[in-house]
Amino acid sequence: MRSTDTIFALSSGALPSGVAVIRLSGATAFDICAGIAGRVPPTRQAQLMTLRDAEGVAIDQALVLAFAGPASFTGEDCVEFHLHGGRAVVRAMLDRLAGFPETRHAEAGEFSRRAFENGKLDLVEAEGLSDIIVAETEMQRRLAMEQTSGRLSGLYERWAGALTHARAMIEAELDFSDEEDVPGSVSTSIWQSVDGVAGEIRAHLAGLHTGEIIRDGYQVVIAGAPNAGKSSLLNALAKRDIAIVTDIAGTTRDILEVHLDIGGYAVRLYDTAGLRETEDKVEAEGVRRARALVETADLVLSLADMTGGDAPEAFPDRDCLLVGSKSDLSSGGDGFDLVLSSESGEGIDRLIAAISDRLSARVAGSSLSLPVRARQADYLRQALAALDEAMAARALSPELPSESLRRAAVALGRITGRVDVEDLLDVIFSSFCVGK
Ligand SMILES: Nc1nc2c(ncn2[C@@H]2O[C@H](COP(=O)(O)OP(=O)(O)OP(=O)(O)O)[C@@H](O)[C@H]2O)c(=O)[nH]1
Ligand SMILES: [K+]
Ligand SMILES: [Mg+2]
Repeated sequence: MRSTDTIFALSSGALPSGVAVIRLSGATAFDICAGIAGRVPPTRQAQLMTLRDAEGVAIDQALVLAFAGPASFTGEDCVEFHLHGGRAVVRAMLDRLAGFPETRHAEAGEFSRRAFENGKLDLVEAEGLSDIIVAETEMQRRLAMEQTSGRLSGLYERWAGALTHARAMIEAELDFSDEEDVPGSVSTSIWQSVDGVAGEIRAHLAGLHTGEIIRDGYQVVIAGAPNAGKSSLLNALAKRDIAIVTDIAGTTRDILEVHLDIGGYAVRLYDTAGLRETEDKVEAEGVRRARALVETADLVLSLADMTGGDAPEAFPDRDCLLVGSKSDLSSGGDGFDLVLSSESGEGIDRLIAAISDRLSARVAGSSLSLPVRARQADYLRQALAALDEAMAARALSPELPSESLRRAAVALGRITGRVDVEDLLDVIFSSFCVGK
């Protein structure tokens, strides 16, 4: 495997499709294009060309687009072939491309990795790009756009720049501290700016869970006694028959998950085993898992069957909605936030609105400049710890804070990949799609 090979992959989606885009990138991309299409079209101008196999037999008629490096996605010479999206067409073209020397199929994320290595994207932008591709809801898309747009990277670079400046000023003060004409107040304003950066990083980090809720989904767990109607509710909200429903208490054991889009936000809804003491080993394990999941839920729907007069279980330290079920069979409702029937559909819209309200309250007022990945948060925490050290050491010695400031700036630089992150690249880019 060589990083100088010319690489290719199907970059568009599942086949068959109206059009399939095969992307080619590397030093020999234009030679290969000339070999297959007869010539290279003028760069950045789509031309309809006949693509031929090694014997000169036509494979397909395709739009061909050439981008000369460095003005391309990867920074290398790139060619896009927009073929008809038939499986045999695409296979014939991929086989044809593989037949050229030093050419191979791209690995997951390899186009983006080359773009990163050639300075076309930083790591935050690259991660945002990978999030755009998997975004399913409007808010996931907007969050990903915030990252690919460079706005988030700009924030990290501004902080790193301020810290580097502060360090330079502190070192200058050290060098000139014997001389009379260095104003002592420089140091005061510098430390104010360091403190300001630390405050901004702290506030930014506080948005991590909001970022995770938007990117990974708001976790809503349906919990309650056996036969409360949890699985029926999951099916009603998903509008699909996903969970097994019977009148036997203890039907559900495993955790079931569905993805919903509520008001543009990704919601992960979970059905769980009915909560009760039981001798049954399998069911007891289900109950244990249900309780563990409740512990991490953003919102618990605590469900109770109103026909039996059951009270819903309260989960004191969790955001919780008390929901009365089977309203088609009972006219009760005291002690519940809302009542519904999965059978008749009554109250389901009210529940969706209530989930939406809780979710909005949770993310309300937040900008989309949020950390969304553990990787980003780890470096932010490192930077913050180094800044705290710098500020604590300020009174002790003039040299110590400078080193801590350097480490803080390095930690910030690693978020965007401006500072060496070689060891991380395999991990980051291998999670991308092939063809991206
Ligand atoms: N009439 C009526 N029956 C319901 C409603 N919701 C659930 N049921 C019935 O109640 C019984 C239990 O429903 P499930 O959805 O399996 O309840 P559960 O809470 O998932 O039960 P476990 O998985 O055993 O804990 C089934 O017979 C359902 O048909 C409802 O809104 N109205
Ligand atoms: K049941
Ligand atoms: Mg169930």
